Amino acid sequence: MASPRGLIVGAISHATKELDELRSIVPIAYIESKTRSEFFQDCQTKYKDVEVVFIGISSVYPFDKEFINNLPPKTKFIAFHAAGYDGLDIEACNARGIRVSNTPSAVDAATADIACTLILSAFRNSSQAERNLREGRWRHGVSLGHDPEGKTLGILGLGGIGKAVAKRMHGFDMKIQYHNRSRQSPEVEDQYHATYVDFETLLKTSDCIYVSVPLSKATYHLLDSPQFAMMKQGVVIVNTARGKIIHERALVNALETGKVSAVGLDVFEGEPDVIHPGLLAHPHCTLLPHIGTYSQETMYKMELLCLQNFDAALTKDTLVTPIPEHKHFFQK
Ligand SMILES: O=CC(=O)O
Repeated sequence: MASPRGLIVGAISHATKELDELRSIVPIAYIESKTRSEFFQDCQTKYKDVEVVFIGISSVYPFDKEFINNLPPKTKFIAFHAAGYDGLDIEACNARGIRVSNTPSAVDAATADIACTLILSAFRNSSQAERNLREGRWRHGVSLGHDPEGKTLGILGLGGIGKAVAKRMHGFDMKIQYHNRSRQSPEVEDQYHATYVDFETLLKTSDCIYVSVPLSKATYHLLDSPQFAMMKQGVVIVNTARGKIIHERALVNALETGKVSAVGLDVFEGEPDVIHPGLLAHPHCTLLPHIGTYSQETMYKMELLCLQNFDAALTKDTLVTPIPEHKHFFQK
């Protein structure tokens, strides 16, 4: 094979036909390096002509400054296989002039489905009830749940996923309110039956708070003890975004005092290795191992979008879905 111009760090296992098509036009290599240090060496030798790198789940993790600085010298683009790119050092990319794409809209429906699963499970105690049944105790000791119908769902972050959750939970007769840094247009608010409120009002008046903001310096520990103190007694907390947006110890305290009555979490501060024992022990926690996008169809959609970015980068020197910080590079 000619010297590769594209490199897959991770695996493409769903959009394989599309990858083969692209590989028939442009030489693209799969990472073969066994260790991170071997990868760094390979970047200067067999991958030295690589311009575009696909990054998915890989053992050469973390994608920090050291990783970015060791990418092949000609690297101009990264196609990142996730919507949230807090795991990639964007400052280091900026310093090297590398432009990045992510997979925003592809994840919306699947992540919203998991969010709604968690909202319903948290309200109705279905996780506790299932554990009971498996342990041979039928309904004995399972607390009565609550109906979501008529309750207020406060969505923190009405982006693609937040909107998909609003649409679904409106169908369950929940009242939808939201807070965003910038307010959505009246048309969007009408379409999603969503009322805009300020952050404090959302905390004080929601029966369920659903977290759907990206992790950044501004959103790290956005929900901590002072915010829990403002919430309604018995509030339900659901998070499918990133664990570090919620101060987990403060959440466990709030659960233990009854301020928070139930939680539904797909993400954790110390994932995948450390799940707070207070969450594991509490009967009213529905806990999932970060499966928001973990479906056949959505994995395919995400890989396809990565390959579309890959193609655009290699053949047109542009990206289809650049991250918000890099959009201005591609606006004519
Ligand atoms: O967490 C999943 C993603 O960011 O795509």
